[in-house]
Amino acid sequence: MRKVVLVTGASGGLGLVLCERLLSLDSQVHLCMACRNVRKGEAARNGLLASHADADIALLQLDVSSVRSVLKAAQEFKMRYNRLDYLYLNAGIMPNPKLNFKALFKGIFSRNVVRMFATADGLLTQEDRLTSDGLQEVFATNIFGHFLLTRELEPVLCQPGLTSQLIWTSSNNARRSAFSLDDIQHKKGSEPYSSSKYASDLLSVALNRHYNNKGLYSSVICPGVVMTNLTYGILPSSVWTLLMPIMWLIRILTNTFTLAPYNGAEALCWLFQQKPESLDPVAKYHSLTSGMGKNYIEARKLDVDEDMAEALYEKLLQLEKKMCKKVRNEEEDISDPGQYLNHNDTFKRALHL
Ligand SMILES: NC(=O)C1=CN([C@@H]2O[C@H](COP(=O)(O)OP(=O)(O)OC[C@H]3O[C@@H](n4cnc5c(N)ncnc54)[C@H](OP(=O)(O)O)[C@@H]3O)[C@@H](O)[C@H]2O)C=CC1
Ligand SMILES: CC(C)=CCC[C@@H](C)[C@H]1CC[C@H]2C3=C(CC[C@]12C)[C@@]1(C)CCC(=O)[C@@H](C)[C@@H]1CC3
Repeated sequence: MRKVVLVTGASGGLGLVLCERLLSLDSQVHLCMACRNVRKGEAARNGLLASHADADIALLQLDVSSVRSVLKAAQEFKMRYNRLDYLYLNAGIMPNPKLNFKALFKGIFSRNVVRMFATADGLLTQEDRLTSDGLQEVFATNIFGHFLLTRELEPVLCQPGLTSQLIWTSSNNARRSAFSLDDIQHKKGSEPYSSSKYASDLLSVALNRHYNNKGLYSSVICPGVVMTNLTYGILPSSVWTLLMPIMWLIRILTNTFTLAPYNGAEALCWLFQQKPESLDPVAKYHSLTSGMGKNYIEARKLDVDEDMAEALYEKLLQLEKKMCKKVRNEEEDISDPGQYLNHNDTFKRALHL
C-alpha cells in the first residue's frame, strides 16, 4: 500500500529538504506539502517535480497559527485521503530574535562553550506577538496549531490495523526552566521559542500515552544547528558571511552543527524508515554530523516527567475546546446575518431612533 505523508512548513528550510529526501527514499509515496503561502508552496512543489517527475505531490494551504485555517485544512485533507501514515509537525518560528553578545563573549571563554554553541542557552530572547485568535504566536505556531491538527486528523491517523507516526521538529534549545504550566503560552517571559520546544517534548510523551493503543506513535527530533531562514534571521546577512568560516570550524568541536538542511533532516528521514513500535517514547532523536561530514543519529533521554506532560495535555484539550467553540460561533454569526439586523433594531429601539 502506498504511504501518505503530510509535512507542515514544507515550503522551505528543513521541511522542503525533508520532502526531497522522502521522495528519494520512496518514489511511491503520496506526499502532501502543507504551506501557509500558496505561491511559495507551488514554487517548492515545482522544484521537487523537476527532479521527481512521476511523484505524487499535493499542496495543502495551512497556516498553523490560525485555528480556522487548521480546521479547514484538516477537513480538506480528510476529503482527499482516507489514511495518513506520517505527520511531520515541522513548521516553526522564532520571531524577532535578539542575540545577547555579552553572554556570547563570556561563554566563548568558559568551560561551557561547546554546550552554549549546541543549545544557545542564555544567548537568545524573542519578542512574541498575538495572533488574530488572541494566542501568543510562537505557542500557536510551534505547538497549539499542530496539536489541533493532530486531533482533527485522528480519524485518518488512527485506522484499525494500521500504525502511524507523528514526528515533531523540536530543538536543543528546548529548556524546562523556560516553560511553566501556569503560563503555557509564555505570555510573561522572553524565551517563547525555548518554551514552545520544551512543550513539544512534553506533548509528544503525553500523546504516546493516549494514542499508542490506537496505533499512533509520537517522536521528537532535533536537527542540530541548521542554516535556514530561521537562523539567518538572528543576525544581519553581512555578519553571517563573516561568521560562516567560524561556524564550519565549530563543527569540529560539536557534532550538533549539522549546518546543511540535508544533514539536519537526517533524523526526520531515519524515523520514516523505523517501525514505530520499536521507538523510545521518551527519547529525542538527534541529527548529528561528524567533523568529517558523516551524518548519524543519536537517541537521548528527554528531560520530562509524565505528570507534567499529562497536565500540559489537559490544558491543551481545554484550550482546543474553547478555541473551536469560539471559531464555530463566529462562523454561525457570519452565516446568519439576520441576527445582526435584529441586534441593530434592538439597538436603535433602545436609543429611540
Ligand atoms: N534551523 C535550525 O537550526 C533549527 C530549526 N528547528 C526547527 O525546525 C523547524 C523548521 O525550521 P527551519 O527549516 O529551520 O526554518 P525555516 O524558517 O526555513 O522554515 C520554517 C517553515 O515553517 C513555515 N511556517 C512558519 N510559520 C508558519 C505558519 N504559521 N503556518 C504554516 N507554516 C509556517 C515556513 O513557511 P514560510 O515559507 O511561509 O515562511 C517554513 O516553511 C522549526 O520547527 C524550527 O523550530 C529546530 C532546531 C534547529
Ligand atoms: C560563531 C559565532 C562566533 C557566533 C554565532 C553565535 C550564534 C548566532 C549561534 C550560536 C549558537 C547558535 C544556535 C542557534 C542559532 C545560532 C546560534 C545562536 C539555534 C538557536 C537555532 C535554532 C535552534 O533551535 C537551536 C537548536 C539552535 C541552538 C544554537
